[in-house]
Amino acid sequence: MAKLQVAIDLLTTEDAIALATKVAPYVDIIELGTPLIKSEGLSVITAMKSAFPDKMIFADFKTADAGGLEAEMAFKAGADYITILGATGNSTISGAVEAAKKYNRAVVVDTIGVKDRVKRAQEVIALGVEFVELHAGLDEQAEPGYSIQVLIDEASRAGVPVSIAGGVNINNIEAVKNSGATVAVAGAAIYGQEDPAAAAKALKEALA
Ligand SMILES: O=C([C@H](O)CO)[C@H](O)[C@H](O)COP(=O)(O)O
Repeated sequence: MAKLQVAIDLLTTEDAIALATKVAPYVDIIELGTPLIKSEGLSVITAMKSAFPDKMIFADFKTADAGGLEAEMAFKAGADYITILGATGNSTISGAVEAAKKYNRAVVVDTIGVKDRVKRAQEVIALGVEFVELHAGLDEQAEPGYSIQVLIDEASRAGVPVSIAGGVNINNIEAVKNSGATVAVAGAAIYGQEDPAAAAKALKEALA
């Protein structure tokens, strides 16, 4: 069964913990979004792991350089996963993978900005990455003509473990599930709802 990852794109630790408290029963992975980490620093990772020790904590660093160093920072703070940009060089990804081995954690490659996401996903899995995020970021989603269907089609033919992120919601979760993606990432479709717990529960049930 595909896992559900909540992407928390809020800006304070207090708000992030409050949201996670509501949705934790329905999610497998708690993602601390890049804006949240930039706003609050590494302490938000430590606070979230302390509050939810049984959940996988995903630090969305989107690292572009110094992969080993940044991965070590994230893992020491309590993260289970760190994201490294697929657009960066293999040495940055390999550095993070080495740190992940040392701390028994994992690296996820984020394909934001990558032209051929499937090809890059296949390349980086060979470097020891846990899974690859087929990702259209918030700005790309706002561009005219954006459709998550592109990511769903890519997941179907990737042949390696992938997640889908970029507007996953209750209307497309069935297609996301059928694509074979191992993780469905939902941000606004959870934190932007009046009842985030009900939204997360519905997404989780759709993935079952
Ligand atoms: O990673 C994300 C983005 O780059 C800002 O951090 C989002 O969390 C990701 O795109 C999922 O969010 P939704 O598209 O709102 O589901």
